[in-house]
Amino acid sequence: MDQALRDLLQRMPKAELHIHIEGSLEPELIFALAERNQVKLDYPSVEALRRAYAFTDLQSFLDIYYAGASVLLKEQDFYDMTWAYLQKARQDNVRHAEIFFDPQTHTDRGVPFEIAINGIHRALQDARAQWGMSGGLIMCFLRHLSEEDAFKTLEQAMPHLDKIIGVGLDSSERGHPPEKFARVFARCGELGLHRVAHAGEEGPPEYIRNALDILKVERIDHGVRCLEDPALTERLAREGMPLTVCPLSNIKLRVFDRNADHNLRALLDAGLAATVNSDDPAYFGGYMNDNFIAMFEALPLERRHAWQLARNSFVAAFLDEDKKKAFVDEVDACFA
Ligand code: HPA
Ligand SMILES: [Zn+2]
Repeated sequence: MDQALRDLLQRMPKAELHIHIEGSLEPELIFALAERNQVKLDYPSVEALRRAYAFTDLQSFLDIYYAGASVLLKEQDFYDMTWAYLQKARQDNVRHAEIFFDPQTHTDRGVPFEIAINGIHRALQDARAQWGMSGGLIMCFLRHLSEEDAFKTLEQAMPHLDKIIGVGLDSSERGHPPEKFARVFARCGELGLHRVAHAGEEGPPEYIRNALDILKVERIDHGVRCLEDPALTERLAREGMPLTVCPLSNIKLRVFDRNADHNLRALLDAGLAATVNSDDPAYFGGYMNDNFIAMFEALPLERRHAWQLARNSFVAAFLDEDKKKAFVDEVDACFA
């Protein structure tokens, strides 16, 4: 890739729409928080922990990811984690970030819902006040738990709905299809929350279809397996349904073997509204621009694709039309 394209990838304005904030917890911060909170870790050092990041599939990652989150106890811990992510995002010229968090990962350990949400929300407010970075919080339900548990989580969220723009569905995909959460997503729709779901990362195209038809989602998180089903691909393209693709995640979790095998270019060629995102950057080897650069180095992607991806990220964001247009104009100006 030439230097001009690399510079453009770095400096183009972009939105991040698929980042699990607990997945931004770097090993150094895990150790610092463990010490601050007197939490015992199963790993003797930062290096030993990093060495354990050799994943074979989604579940092998989730086991370590939930263990890493065990050091988060106080509101300040959630603030520090989020602030560290926002600083990285700012360096990558992320102008708007829609951040997932997993309340059940914390409430199930006895950490109150409000401790987690207030710490994360305060960091987002500070980024807005200090840098003009915009953002929002998307509360994810853990799909390996029951729909009843999801309803309990929604109940806890009720006093905080002003801090949440939407709900999502994450954790172990296979065996936990979207329809398991039909009723809780319907309720979230009545509450005026945006709806997204992980689908078609490890799960089959049918999960993507059911996320659309049953959960009424407005974006598909990952969705890369859609290409196995031409009729579904055609539908996603026709509806302009955004896919929040996470390239380095897909490589680390063995959805594709190598960067050069990723289907990002094929998704764009199929007319899909793909975006690039980091998923769990502390675990998968990179933040936003690392993901862009890895794909542009490995695949036949050009300047026009960078423009398309930056544009798609704002079009797919949960922003009002005026704000979207202002960001899209900024993207166009960057490529003029
Ligand atoms: O990539 C992911 N997939 C499903 N659940 C997750 N929770 C954090 N990251 C992920
Ligand atoms: Zn994800």
